[in-house]
Amino acid sequence: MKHGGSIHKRVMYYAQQEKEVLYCDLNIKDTGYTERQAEKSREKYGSNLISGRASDTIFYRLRRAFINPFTTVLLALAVVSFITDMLQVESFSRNVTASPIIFCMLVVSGMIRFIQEMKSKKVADHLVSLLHSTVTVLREGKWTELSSSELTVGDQVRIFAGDRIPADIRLTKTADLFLSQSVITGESAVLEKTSGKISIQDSCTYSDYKNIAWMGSAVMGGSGEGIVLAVGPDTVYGGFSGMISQRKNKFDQGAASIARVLLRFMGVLIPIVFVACGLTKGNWAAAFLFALSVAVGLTPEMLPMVINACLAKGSASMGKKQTVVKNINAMQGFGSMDVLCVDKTGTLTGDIILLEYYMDILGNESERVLELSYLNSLYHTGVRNHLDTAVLKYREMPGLGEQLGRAAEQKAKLDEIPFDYERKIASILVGGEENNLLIVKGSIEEVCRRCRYVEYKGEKREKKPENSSDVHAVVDEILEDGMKVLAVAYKPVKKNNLTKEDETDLILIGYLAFFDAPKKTAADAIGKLKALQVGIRVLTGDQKSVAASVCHRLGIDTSQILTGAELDAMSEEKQIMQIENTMVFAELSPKQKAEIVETLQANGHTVGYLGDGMNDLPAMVESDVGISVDTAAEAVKEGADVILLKKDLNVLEEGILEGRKAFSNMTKYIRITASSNFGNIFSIVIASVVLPFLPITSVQLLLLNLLYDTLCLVLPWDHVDQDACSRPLEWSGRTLGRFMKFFGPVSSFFDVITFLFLYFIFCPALCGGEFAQLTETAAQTQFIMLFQTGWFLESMWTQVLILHLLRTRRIPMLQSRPSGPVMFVTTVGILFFTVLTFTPLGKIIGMMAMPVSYFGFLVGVVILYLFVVTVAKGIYVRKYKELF
Ligand SMILES: Nc1ncnc2c1ncn2[C@@H]1O[C@H](COP(=O)(O)OP(=O)(O)OP(=O)(O)O)[C@@H](O)[C@H]1O
Ligand SMILES: [Mg+2]
Repeated sequence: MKHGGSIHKRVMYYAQQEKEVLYCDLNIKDTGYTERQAEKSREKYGSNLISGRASDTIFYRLRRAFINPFTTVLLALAVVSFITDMLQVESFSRNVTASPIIFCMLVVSGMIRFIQEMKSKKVADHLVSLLHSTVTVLREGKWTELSSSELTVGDQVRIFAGDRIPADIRLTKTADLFLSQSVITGESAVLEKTSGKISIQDSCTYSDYKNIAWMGSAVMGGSGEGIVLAVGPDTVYGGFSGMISQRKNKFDQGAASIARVLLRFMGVLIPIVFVACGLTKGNWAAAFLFALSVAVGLTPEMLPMVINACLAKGSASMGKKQTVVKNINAMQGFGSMDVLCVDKTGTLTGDIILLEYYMDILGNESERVLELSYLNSLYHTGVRNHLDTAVLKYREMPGLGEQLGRAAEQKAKLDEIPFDYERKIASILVGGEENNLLIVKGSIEEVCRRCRYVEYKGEKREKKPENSSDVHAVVDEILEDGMKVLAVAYKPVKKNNLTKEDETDLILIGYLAFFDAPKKTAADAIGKLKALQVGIRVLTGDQKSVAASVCHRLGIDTSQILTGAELDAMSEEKQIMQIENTMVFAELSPKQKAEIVETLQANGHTVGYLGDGMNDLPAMVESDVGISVDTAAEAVKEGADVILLKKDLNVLEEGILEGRKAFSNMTKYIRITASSNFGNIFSIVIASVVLPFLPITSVQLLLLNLLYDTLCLVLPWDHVDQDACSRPLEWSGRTLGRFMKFFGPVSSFFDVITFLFLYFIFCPALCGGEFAQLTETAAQTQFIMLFQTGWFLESMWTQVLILHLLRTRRIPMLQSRPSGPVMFVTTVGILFFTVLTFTPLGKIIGMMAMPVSYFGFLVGVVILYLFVVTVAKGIYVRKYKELF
């Protein structure tokens, strides 16, 4: 059982009152609320939204774009430089424009972030708008369909089988209303709800609230009406859902842990930079600002945004391929999913099921069996399913149709216990001349277990255990052909209503056999998924022999098939082993489906679950990526993370590829940034310890950071090599560390070469001597500016280059081209910042035009760098068999 949600006081109070009190207190008329009343109530009790969407306002996004560590440090720099400019009038001419420039950087970086965020939001909103659940509400005297988010306390709503309860509701009218509260209690049992008042003790569980329908519950059968008592976060479900979404946030957690690693790393090194600069340069204020800039420059502050953009981009491309991603955090699961659990009907077999045979217990065609099944299906108010639809199709048959119609006229419905996946049977009570008739249809085993007699040619006989093998002989043959078989039984009763105790001592009368053919495309799709290294597991509630037949024909390994009962009989250790090695599971209850998913996860798999039935819901919620289809019941769609517009494994294959692309771009960003930061901070520590001046000014550092961040923002739009998508992508900090330690020092090595060259050869040559020997301030200033510009250029060039080098396993440009936007931003970035050093603007931030000879050196360094990193990459890939 999950904890966290608490029952609202209002719900508790009105559960114990007659409904008239409720009508009176909330001023509800027979015509329901007026729009004005609803508006007022919404102001008073809030909206029916759960995800705490407050964080999604434009204002919030603006604030997040402009107020962050990066902009704060920039602002501090702007203020400090403005004050020093004012005070130090002699350097006024040189520095007066530094603060406006910093201010411009601030605006530019904020705008980039903001635009990016809005783009992601637009994509997410669009996708969510595709899937909006509606509710039937009484407003202004009319029953209307409204979006469930418009619901408010006091609204009168109607619910039907297959619906998901949209709020916490006090029921006022019920007709065989059965709910599954599995989303809240984790139990898959189905409960009947009523509309009378109840009395509550302290020990009451959610199930004891018989007249309350909890938000998020699924309507398994029947219908009802009720008054909304609590909406949005006030509901029990609202209290849970925060936790539910948190659970699916593995990637965010991973990303945060990486950020923490980097921050811890900086926490050690930044103080060293500060102290070293302070001691060697003597200016503690400048040292502090510099250390602060280093900290900001190296913080992976774009991390959340790049991740968001990657996910949004990925879900947008999936949207184009008939896959709607509802929960954007489930995208990571798509990238790393290595096991896909599927149900049978509709996924492996066709969407349309046909009733092929209706027969008595020895296999002869029997219209009486058809008639009883027809009544059962007709009066069944449970969630519509393929089997009932197939039975009802017979009313269109000439001749037979009229006969069935007459039977329905003569026998009216009295009561029912709808189908649920625990009992696996559906019971209907109809009126008759002498006796009322209980008609039961359902899984062979469950029906036969409840039968005491068999009927053959109108003759009732005691069912003997020794005869049961004969009975099965008839069915087994059909099952082996992959047909779905239901048993039909009946019993005359004298009552007018049903309880589960009535479902005993039944008379078995015959069977229904449905043709449920394997899909032609399924075998192909399974092959493709195999090629993508995603293992398929079939989890069905259907019979073992049917599952065996269908799976065998599709080329799924059926050498071992486990049934739910067999699993339950095993010890826990054995279960873990067996589940890992079995491809097909049959005769499962919804709970067992969820348990199998759980075990697979515990075995280290990232598990996807594709299903469309109410019985798939618990497993779907448990899995890393819950996938359903557009045609599934509302409650199931609500529980899924991803909705396929077509139930086809081929659609899923494309979705997985898109997911991996998005995932790959995210990993790329994290790895490259982490290793590049690692290298940079290393170089800066070395430089600030040994140099008598700062290796780079704060503003320059931040400018470099701005360029790199802008670059990273186009990464989500980068191409991904095909081989990078050929297997599930593992997300682990362990390999990140090794990546950082491998490539970071490589770039540090080239930084140090540049330092040495600038300090001992290049600058002395131009300034007329080594730094220590220079006495004039002007010459010293020139030396420093040359050095800083030199390093700025080298650092920028290599940082951009590393992006091109490490984004692919292959040779950049030649074997693997980046996408247009990446190419554009990198080229323009390099050009712009190189040209900047020649302009007056560059001068303002302490840079100067470098002589052409330096660019000669730079090109040499870059070529060498390119060569070394390529070799290093080769070694890395050979050693670890992967780059990302
Ligand atoms: N409408 C119904 N009336 C009576 N019995 C039913 C009905 N629907 C299903 N059953 C019984 O419940 C069993 C399990 O249902 P079902 O086959 O739909 O399970 P499932 O796990 O959804 O299967 P699949 O993997 O094919 O989707 C069936 O084999 C059948 O015996
Ligand atoms: Mg199903």
